[in-house]
Amino acid sequence: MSELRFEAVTVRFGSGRTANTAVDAVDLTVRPGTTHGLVGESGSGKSTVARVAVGLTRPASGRILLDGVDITSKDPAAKLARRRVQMVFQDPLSALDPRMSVGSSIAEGLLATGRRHTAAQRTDRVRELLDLVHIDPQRADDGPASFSGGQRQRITIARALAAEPEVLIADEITSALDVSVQGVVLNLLRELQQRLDLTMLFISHNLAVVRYVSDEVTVMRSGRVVEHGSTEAVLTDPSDPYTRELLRAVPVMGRPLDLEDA
Ligand SMILES: Nc1ncnc2c1ncn2[C@@H]1O[C@H](COP(=O)(O)OP(=O)(O)OP(=O)(O)O)[C@@H](O)[C@H]1O
Repeated sequence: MSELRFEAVTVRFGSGRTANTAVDAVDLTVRPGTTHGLVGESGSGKSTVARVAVGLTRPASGRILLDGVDITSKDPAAKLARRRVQMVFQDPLSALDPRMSVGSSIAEGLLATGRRHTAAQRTDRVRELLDLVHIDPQRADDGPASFSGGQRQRITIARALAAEPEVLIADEITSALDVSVQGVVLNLLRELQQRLDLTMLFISHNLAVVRYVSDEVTVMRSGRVVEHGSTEAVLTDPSDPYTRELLRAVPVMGRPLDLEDA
């Protein structure tokens, strides 16, 4: 199991007068085999934290360590280590190429393992991955349009898992889904984490959802960490006024969310 650690990570967009510090000296540790929830209002810097971890954005300063290897460095070892961190995005429809079968999309994820696969090995692995996310492997040749939103999100999870990640970053992955299928995706994540010993950074503005999946929670505001602790401590007895404000805005947080049967 792997640890993902952000050390004083700062990300800026633009320069001069228009410069915007989206992430400001953020420290955050996702402990091995746990789920760490990242919450905060829109624009607080959550997605930027995710994007910098997978190399989609470069930090102005700071380090991101995967088991001690700085994955933001330009070193070849860092590039290899970065493949072990995979991300799933909010909108499964735009994440999947409509012209490709879902099997081919998942097979693309295999490239990140750096290993060569024969056509037969690829087919077998794609079937295995579809099965892992509870999609009928016989449907590997179907296009994304023939699946429901929840199924499509499970397919993007399968594609991320094809890369054999140690760390999975989920950025608002249930936000575009009907409430009725959000629970299915969240339960799948919990199941996969245990089966595959994954370390997870789970980003959501939905505090009820975060509470359901996370062991620890970090709260961000205007690019900074304002609070961190165990999920129960942060979401039932927050010490920061901003966290209290966030909780007030989401009344459902008074009660634990029951998604077991969703
Ligand atoms: N590519 C970019 N270019 C310029 N500014 C950006 C870029 N990406 C993000 N920002 C800015 O960085 C700040 C943090 O944005 P970010 O998307 O990380 O926040 P967020 O908490 O994930 O918000 P949301 O919940 O709405 O996705 C915002 O001020 C945003 O406008």
